[in-house]
Amino acid sequence: ESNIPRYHQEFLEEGLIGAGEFGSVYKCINRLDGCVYAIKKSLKPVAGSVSEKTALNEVYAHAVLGKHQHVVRYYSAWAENNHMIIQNEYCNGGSLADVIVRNKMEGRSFSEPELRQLLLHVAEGLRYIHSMQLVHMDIKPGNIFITKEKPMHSVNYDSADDGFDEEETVEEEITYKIGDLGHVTSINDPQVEEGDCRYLPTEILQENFSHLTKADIFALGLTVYEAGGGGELPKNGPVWHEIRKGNLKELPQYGRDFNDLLKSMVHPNPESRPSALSLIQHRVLCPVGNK
Ligand SMILES: Cn1cc(CCO)c2c3c(c(-c4ccccc4Cl)cc21)C(=O)NC3=O
Repeated sequence: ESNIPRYHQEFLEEGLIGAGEFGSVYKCINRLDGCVYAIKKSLKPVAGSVSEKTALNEVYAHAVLGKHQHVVRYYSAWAENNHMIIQNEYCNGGSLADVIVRNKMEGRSFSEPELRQLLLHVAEGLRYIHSMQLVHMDIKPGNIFITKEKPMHSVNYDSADDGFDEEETVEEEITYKIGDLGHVTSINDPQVEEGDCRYLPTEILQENFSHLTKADIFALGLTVYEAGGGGELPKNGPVWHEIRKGNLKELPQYGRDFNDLLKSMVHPNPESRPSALSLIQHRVLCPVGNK
């Protein structure tokens, strides 16, 4: 562990953006490059403990999962005055969990095209993670972060006015990114640390790790279902078991095909759930296919 106080030397701390038993996350500006980063500070785990494995898992996973537009980017990690510190890409749009809470308060919900975009982005991120022979194992709204970008200001030449007229309203581009790689493990040598039980499929509870990629698909299905207004997911009890039997409530504001796709993602048999790749190619998600 270095005893040089790198954190305060290299970063200006703007504010706390999250806190939990995992540690605290701050929005920071790097004094050198002027860019904003999300930095998580957690107590340095006891050497050899499970939490040390998780902490190292997270850094190993980020190191392997270099750059992908649907996976939160990792920049650096170090130990400092008894803390583990990880510096990640800052996503300026909050998490999907924040959006679900706000939608509930405002009585709003995702349109079907918006829900399809969410499903497609996260499926793209999962396809990449699975292609690296890794699985995430904690997909849920709180671990999906949002980046909102206004496209570079485009002015177009409008001959009618003989001059440049500015675009009136420029829609923000939304990108969903998979974050929190603390539960990532290898498909081939799985050391499964169970994720949030609200999104956990039965086979994982039964320690059947033969189709780990489909556990991510199951969790993604429930994540999209919740974003679509399916309501708060239970941690246990009769409704928890109903869902694990494949009985998902219809989401009336979305089409039959979309509801059927979500049902297939939470199928009790992991082999019957679509892979991330087949999701991306699914006609319900391919905008072209919908014409
Ligand atoms: C609570 N919280 C809020 C945010 C900002 C969303 O607008 C956030 C981020 C991250 C993380 C994060 C999660 C897990 C591990 C490390 C980090 Cl930095 C946590 C975040 C992260 O890696 N990138 C973030 O933007």
